[in-house]
Amino acid sequence: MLSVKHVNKTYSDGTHALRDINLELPNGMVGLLGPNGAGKSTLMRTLACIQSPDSGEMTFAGINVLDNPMAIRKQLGYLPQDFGVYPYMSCRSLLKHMAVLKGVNDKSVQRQHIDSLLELTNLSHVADKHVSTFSGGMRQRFGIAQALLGDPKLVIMDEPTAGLDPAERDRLHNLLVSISQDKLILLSTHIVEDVENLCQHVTLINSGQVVESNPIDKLIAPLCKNLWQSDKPPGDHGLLLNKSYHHGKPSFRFFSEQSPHFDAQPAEATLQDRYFFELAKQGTSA
Ligand SMILES: Nc1ncnc2c1ncn2[C@@H]1O[C@H](COP(=O)(O)OP(=O)(O)OP(=O)(O)O)[C@@H](O)[C@H]1O
Repeated sequence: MLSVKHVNKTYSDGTHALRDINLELPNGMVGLLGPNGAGKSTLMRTLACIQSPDSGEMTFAGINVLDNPMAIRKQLGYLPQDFGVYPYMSCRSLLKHMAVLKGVNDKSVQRQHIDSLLELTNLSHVADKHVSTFSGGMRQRFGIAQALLGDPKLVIMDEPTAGLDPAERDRLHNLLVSISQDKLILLSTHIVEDVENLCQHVTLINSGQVVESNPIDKLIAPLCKNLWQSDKPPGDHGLLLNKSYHHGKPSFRFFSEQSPHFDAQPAEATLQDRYFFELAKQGTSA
């Protein structure tokens, strides 16, 4: 269980990126959803002890994160949104180096652990290649492998599927689900479908504030029976959530407490609808 109480963060230019964040997150897969600039990366960096909040408290498994950053780092795996510069080292050597920093010192344990992570992330065949020569997708998989070093109990992943092709994305999903039993995996992504498929619990964040943090069924409950789909826009008869295309034809989804017009069909509410509902309420939807 991760507990966050009254966390605030203002950057030196005055941007108030986190505003009184309060969260209780259970073990398992947890999704963090919000539009660009909502504060997701700031929250993740703060939880990963990369930057400090201005105020507030965070505890994981009973350990105070701010008072014991070293103890938390031993339990933590972090995949940042951007790794920045990659050193001119082979994938295996870099993982060995990082394993030592994570406290995995025993040579045979280390070798087995790294071999299994290379296999899980489909990097065994390029283990001796320099990471700086990796493609975008290979770098992302390397990032995932390093985040899982030392079997962390809190895994924080900022956009883990960015740059992965569909097969690798499926592979990562299987991997995350298979390891999530005894961990808290906090996942931030713009792909709402991924969060809907993988996570039991979702935190919606916007403008640095938590909109709601709940199991998915509770999040979408307010939309049930009030969600409609049509090939025509709702006009004044509903709140337009989303216009998308199927085989080039437009499809509108909207919220209305009554049937908005004769050919609108009732639709089953999804997490994506709830996400667009929050944006539409604020007048920021597409
Ligand atoms: N180092 C920084 N200095 C000043 N402002 C920053 C800094 N980092 C982030 N911000 C600002 O803080 C706010 C939250 O940014 P953050 O990167 O946490 O959002 P995000 O939800 O991760 O966005 P995205 O989905 O686009 O990655 C934004 O207004 C951003 O411009």
